[in-house]
Amino acid sequence: MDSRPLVQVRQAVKTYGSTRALSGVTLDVHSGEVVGIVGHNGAGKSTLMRVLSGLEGPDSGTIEIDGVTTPPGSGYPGVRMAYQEGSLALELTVKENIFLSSAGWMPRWRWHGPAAEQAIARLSEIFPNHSIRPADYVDDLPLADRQMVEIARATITDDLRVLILDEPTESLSGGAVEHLYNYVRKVQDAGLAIILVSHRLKEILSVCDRVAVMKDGAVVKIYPAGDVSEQGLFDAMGGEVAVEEKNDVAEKYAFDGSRPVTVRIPMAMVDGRPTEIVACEGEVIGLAGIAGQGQEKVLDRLWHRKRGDVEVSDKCAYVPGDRQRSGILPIWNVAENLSITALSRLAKRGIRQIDKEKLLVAEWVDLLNIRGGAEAEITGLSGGNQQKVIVARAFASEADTILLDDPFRGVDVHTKVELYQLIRTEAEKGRTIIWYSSENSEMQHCDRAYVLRAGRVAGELHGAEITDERMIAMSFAESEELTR
Ligand SMILES: Nc1ncnc2c1ncn2[C@@H]1O[C@H](COP(=O)(O)OP(=O)(O)OP(=O)(O)O)[C@@H](O)[C@H]1O
Repeated sequence: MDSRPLVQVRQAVKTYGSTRALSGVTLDVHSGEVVGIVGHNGAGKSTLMRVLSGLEGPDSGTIEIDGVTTPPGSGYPGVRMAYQEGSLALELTVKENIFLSSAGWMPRWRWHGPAAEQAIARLSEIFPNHSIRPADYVDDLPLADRQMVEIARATITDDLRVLILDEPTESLSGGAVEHLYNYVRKVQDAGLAIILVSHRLKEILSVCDRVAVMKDGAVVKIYPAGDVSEQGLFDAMGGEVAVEEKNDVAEKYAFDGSRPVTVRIPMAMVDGRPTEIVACEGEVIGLAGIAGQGQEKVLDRLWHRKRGDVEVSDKCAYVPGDRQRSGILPIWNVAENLSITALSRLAKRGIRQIDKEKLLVAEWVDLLNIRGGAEAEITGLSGGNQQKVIVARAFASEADTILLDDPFRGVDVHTKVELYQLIRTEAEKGRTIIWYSSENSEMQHCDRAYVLRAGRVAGELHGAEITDERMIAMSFAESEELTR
């Protein structure tokens, strides 16, 4: 490792209005090193990354990257970032996006061919199993594919020295995560400095050389990855809740099947037998399996009810994981975003009850620790805090069925534990929860889980049976129909 750090941050401060997003960060990153950044939602991680990429300058303090202290307009030379919220133009194709971010060195004429070649070469290098085509419109791609393009785009440049990955795996499936980290190790060996921001502490500990813990806008601890455990990181972030034991919840609440059916979705035949997904009042049902096997289509059928072939209550609420496209209402503040679904329930003879609305918002802001508060502009919130508002909006409604489409992307570990408990409490009140998660381990909080494969039901697991091993085994089941 070089003795002189490639990246040197000293006492960096950044404020937005009255919010002190960075309150004096000091950090070094060396060439050939992977440094992890962890911390609660709103701790300042993305702000630090934006400052490091030169997208925004600090109010005070210094940043030096590869000897450069004042970046030119395009940011620090050699520093590229894959953004948490995605930076791709949705209405353009994959190759057009690649061209736009490589305009400095890509030919200005006849660039379609080179841009397409670069896109495919890099996507295939990082994610060998991808099925993305250069002419695909980004808006038509599933979230996981968009994330892959975002990552590939960041690495396509001729002078990469520092690669910043801001929550890169939140929407990737297990296989793609593994491929990404293989690529990270490869470029690390080639001498790049990599900064990895993630809430997935296991991934951080397995990939990084050192881990920096951020709290309230500062780096409060830095550990060699081999010297700290998940619990240690959790504690350093300022944790109050212990990491939950696997299967704890599912075993405690094993379902007896005596309650009324509230949701029924006919599914395709498997081995000559009709199959369906059924949920009862008070049940938490998981839609498991490898990402992209039809789980989101099931939620879409329940939410839009276009074909009239599903049974589900009209009082349905939906929590999207893709908050940029279908989640936040950007011109409204937190309170308005949160209470919109509850207005009619809280109104009295058609007249809004402002006090009740305020109380409801205050309760949710407090319960989920939404940093920024009720009056903040939603777009000024950190990614994880925006996601909490969308979750709160669904649970604050009067819906009796809640559809969760990978809802906790970017939410920090402590809040996730609170949310798992919330789901359980709401189910006990009689709500039905249908939950898709790209994180297999989350399915262990369900009463039952249907494992989907190629749009079909490959199997059903109950309570303590919902383990990683069983879900993976079912995902690769050798049923003739499923392997076709
Ligand atoms: N453009 C902005 N305008 C106003 N406030 C902002 C802006 N960007 C960030 N903030 C505030 O700065 C603080 C730090 O936000 P940041 O996005 O850096 O957190 P984070 O650690 O990345 O969180 P997450 O884990 O949720 O992504 C938050 O309180 C956030 O509301």
